Amino acid sequence: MTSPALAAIAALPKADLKSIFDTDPDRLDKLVLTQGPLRFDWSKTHLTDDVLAGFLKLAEDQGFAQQRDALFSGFAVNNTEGRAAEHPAERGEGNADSVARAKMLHGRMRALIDAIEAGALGDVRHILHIGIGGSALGPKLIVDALDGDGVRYDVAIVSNVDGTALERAIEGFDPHATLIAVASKTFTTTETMLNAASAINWLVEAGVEDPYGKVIALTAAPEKAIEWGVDETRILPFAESVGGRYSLWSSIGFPAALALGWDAFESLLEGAAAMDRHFRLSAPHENAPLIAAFTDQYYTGVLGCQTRALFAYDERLALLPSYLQQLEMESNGKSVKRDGSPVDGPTAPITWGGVGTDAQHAVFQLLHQGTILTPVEFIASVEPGNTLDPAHHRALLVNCFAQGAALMRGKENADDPARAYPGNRPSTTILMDDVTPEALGALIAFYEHRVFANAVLMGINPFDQFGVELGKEIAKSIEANGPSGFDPSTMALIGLALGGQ
Ligand SMILES: O=P(O)(O)OC[C@H]1O[C@H](O)[C@H](O)[C@@H](O)[C@@H]1O
Repeated sequence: MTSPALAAIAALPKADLKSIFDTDPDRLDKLVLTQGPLRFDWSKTHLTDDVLAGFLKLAEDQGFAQQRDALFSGFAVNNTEGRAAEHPAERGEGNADSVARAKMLHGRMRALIDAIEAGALGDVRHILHIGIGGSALGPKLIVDALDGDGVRYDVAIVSNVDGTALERAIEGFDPHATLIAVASKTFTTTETMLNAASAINWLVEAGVEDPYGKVIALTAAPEKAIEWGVDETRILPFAESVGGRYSLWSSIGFPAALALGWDAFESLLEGAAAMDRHFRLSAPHENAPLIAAFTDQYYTGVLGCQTRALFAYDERLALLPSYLQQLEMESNGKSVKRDGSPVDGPTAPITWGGVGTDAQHAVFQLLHQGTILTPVEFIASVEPGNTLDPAHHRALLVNCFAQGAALMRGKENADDPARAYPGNRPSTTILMDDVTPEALGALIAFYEHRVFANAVLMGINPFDQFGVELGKEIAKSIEANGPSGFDPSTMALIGLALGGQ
């Protein structure tokens, strides 16, 4: 069952992308939007004037403008948990008190970074950041994307509870010159606390004099960090109203700010703030996150596409797909609306992807000739991230643009169906001027607001994630009570792999 507004859009004539520029020659003017360092091109999607009008009406019916105001004003938009979602305040946008608090906490983070640089924590050459989910994916993406030449430290970001991850990360690290950042909003997450304890043991075994003195805690629960043994002067708090998967702008971004330098971190925040202002102040018909959400709703809600794919045609953005998987799937993978009633149709599609050109030689077959329609997003940068022969970057971009054209255009082959391409397959292209801190900040903030815009259009709350709890509860119960009371399959697995525990 689909909402009446989506049903009306579904009843509109469907465009054929193969001839869409003939029937609608002004598409490029209508469907390309440049916002700061980012250029969005939706002209190769099925958005037509009528489809857009339908979605603009849906946005109005759903109270888009009011809900957007509520987000920026610090209202408790996360209704199931009764709290605000104040990631924009970290960038200086939103409720004045929250902005002031975020600035003060950033000041504290900067002071600690200056102290570390001045040698207050001894010789520091390696940063071991321990966190999981939102406390790992953001910093990991930023450090990987921007580390270029400027990095002064080796950074390892460990999330998996599998000891192999930690063991590999510290191989080659000198325990006497390693700073440990324990990143956890709640400071209770089992994986993180176990990894943090093992990291401390590693320092103890190496004879480091004051192991806890090498720990920085990044958390919204400072009292828990104190209990665990971190001195208050080395705790960098952030606000409870900043969601885990929206937290890279807060002290969770510490390893990025330390490794890349404060100026780079500040530029990241400024780029995101510019996107906040664009999202908050632009009219719906020229609002990048909202238009992107229209394409998402068209493909998932109207055409029933179950996945969406994004390919970064830039090695610096290799981790973007996994970052966006959490942002999109954990936010909008829901079955009930804000009021608890069941949703009218599909919610978030499965986000997946990889890097171009590698993915072309691995998964693009399905995109071109498979039976499952998958909207594709290409992300590329005009400037290269390397100093090699410009032929590399040229080939990268040529491939990216060729794929979008091929998906749209297709190719007939009356003699041999196996060699025919149906075409009419949609893609969006996001072209960045360069992968700078500012552009990356804007890009990530664009995705955050797109997730929010999608949630508004579907009437769901994107800021809770109760779906991740049940598995954790069961794991805790197995740890506490042993293997009893489960189904035969689970009991057999526990018996075989854990024995008598
Ligand atoms: O930062 P923490 O409290 O350790 O939480 C880490 C992560 O675990 C949770 O299970 C959630 O799914 C994530 O949204 C969160 O980012």
